[in-house]
Amino acid sequence: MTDVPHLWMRHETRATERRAPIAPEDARRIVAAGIPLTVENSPQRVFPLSDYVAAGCRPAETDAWTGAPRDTVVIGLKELPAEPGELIHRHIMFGHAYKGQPGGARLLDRFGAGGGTLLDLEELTDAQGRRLAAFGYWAGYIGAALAVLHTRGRLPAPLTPTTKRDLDAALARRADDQAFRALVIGALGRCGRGAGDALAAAGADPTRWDLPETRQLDREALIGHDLLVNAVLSTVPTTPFLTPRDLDDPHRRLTTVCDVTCDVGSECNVLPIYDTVTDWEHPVRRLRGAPPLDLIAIDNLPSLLPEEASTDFSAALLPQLLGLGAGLADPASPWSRCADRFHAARGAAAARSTGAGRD
Ligand SMILES: NC(=O)c1ccc[n+]([C@@H]2O[C@H](COP(=O)([O-])OP(=O)(O)OC[C@H]3O[C@@H](n4cnc5c(N)ncnc54)[C@H](O)[C@@H]3O)[C@@H](O)[C@H]2O)c1
Repeated sequence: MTDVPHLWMRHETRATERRAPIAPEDARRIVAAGIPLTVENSPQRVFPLSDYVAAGCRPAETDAWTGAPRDTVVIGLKELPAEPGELIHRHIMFGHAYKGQPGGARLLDRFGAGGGTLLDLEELTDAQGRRLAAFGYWAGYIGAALAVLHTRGRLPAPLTPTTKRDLDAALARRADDQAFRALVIGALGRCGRGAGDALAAAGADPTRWDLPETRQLDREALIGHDLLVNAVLSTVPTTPFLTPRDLDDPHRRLTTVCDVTCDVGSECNVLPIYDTVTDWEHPVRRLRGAPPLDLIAIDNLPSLLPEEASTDFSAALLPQLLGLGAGLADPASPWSRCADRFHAARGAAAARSTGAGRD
C-alpha cells in the first residue's frame, strides 16, 4: 500500500493569475478518492473558496503552505513568493527553471537549500514525451481571437480576463466586417487547434499549415495572408518563417501577426521580427507603418480565459493527481520522471557552481 500524500493548493502570487490547477468538481473527486486536499484562500482565483469547501476541501489562509507539514505536496501554477528562501516541500508547478530562464537557477537553489523537490508540470509527460496537462488549446483560442478583434478594429486595451461566451459574442462577424485571409502555423497542435476554432467562430476559414507545409516554406504564400497565428512548438533551430526583410516586401498583404509561441530571444524562434513580448496593458505593437504590420505576442494568454483554461487543465491533470501516491513510488511513472528531471537539473547546477568556484 502506498502513502496517500496530502495535497495543498496554494494561492497564486501573481495578481493577474486567476487560474487554478484544480477546479472544484475535480477537487470533489480527489477528496472522494481519500486524498486530503487543502485549498488556500485566494482573492483573485476564478473559483471561490466556498466551492472547494463545499467539495470537501479544508480551507487555509493565503500562503499558509509555508507552515504545512514537510510531507505535504503543494500545488500551484506559477511563481512562488520570494520567501521562504528554503523550500522543504514537494511543489507541483510550472517552474520554468530548466532552460536557463531568468530566476530558474535561484528557484533550484531554494529547493536545494530546503531539500524539497520541484515536480514541474511541463515535464509531466507520457512515455512518448507528450505533455499530460497543458493550457495550449485556450492559448491558441484567445490568441487568434485577439488577432481577429484587432484586425476588425475592436480590440480593447488593456485586456482583462473574460469568458468564452463573451469572447465569442465579440468575435461574431458583423455585417460591415471585411473578409480576411488567415493562416495558422502549427495547426495540428493544441494551440493551433484552438486558434483554428476561434477563427471559425469569427467566420473565417483559415489556411492550416503544420510540419509538411513548412518543410519547403512558401514565404510569398505566407505574406499573402492578412493574419498569421504562429502556434508551433519548436525545439530545434529552424529556418525563420519571417525575417525583418519579409516585412518590407512590397507584396506583403500580412498586417496582423499573433505569435502564440513567444520564443523571443531563443535560437528556436521562428519569428525573429521582434525582441520583446507585448502584454495585457499594451497588447499590440506596430512593427511597420505602411502598410501596417501589427504584432500581438502575449506570453500568458490562457490567463485571459481563466475558467475555461482551468477547467480543461484540471480535467487532464486529475488522473495524474489521483495516482500521485502510487506514481511517486513507481520509478517508471510520469511523477518519477518529473522528480528525475529535477534531480538532474539540481545536480548540473551544483556541478556548475562547484566548477565556477574552482576557476
Ligand atoms: N503564449 C502563451 O500564453 C502560450 C500558452 C501555451 C503554450 N504556448 C506555446 O505555444 C507553443 C505551442 O504549444 P502546443 O501546446 O500547441 O504544442 P503542440 O506540441 O501541441 O503543437 C505544436 C505544433 O507545432 C507543429 N510544428 C512544430 N514545428 C513546426 C514547424 N517548423 N512548422 C510547422 N509546424 C510545426 C507540431 O507538428 C505541432 O502540431 C509552445 O511553444 C508553447 O510553449 C504559449
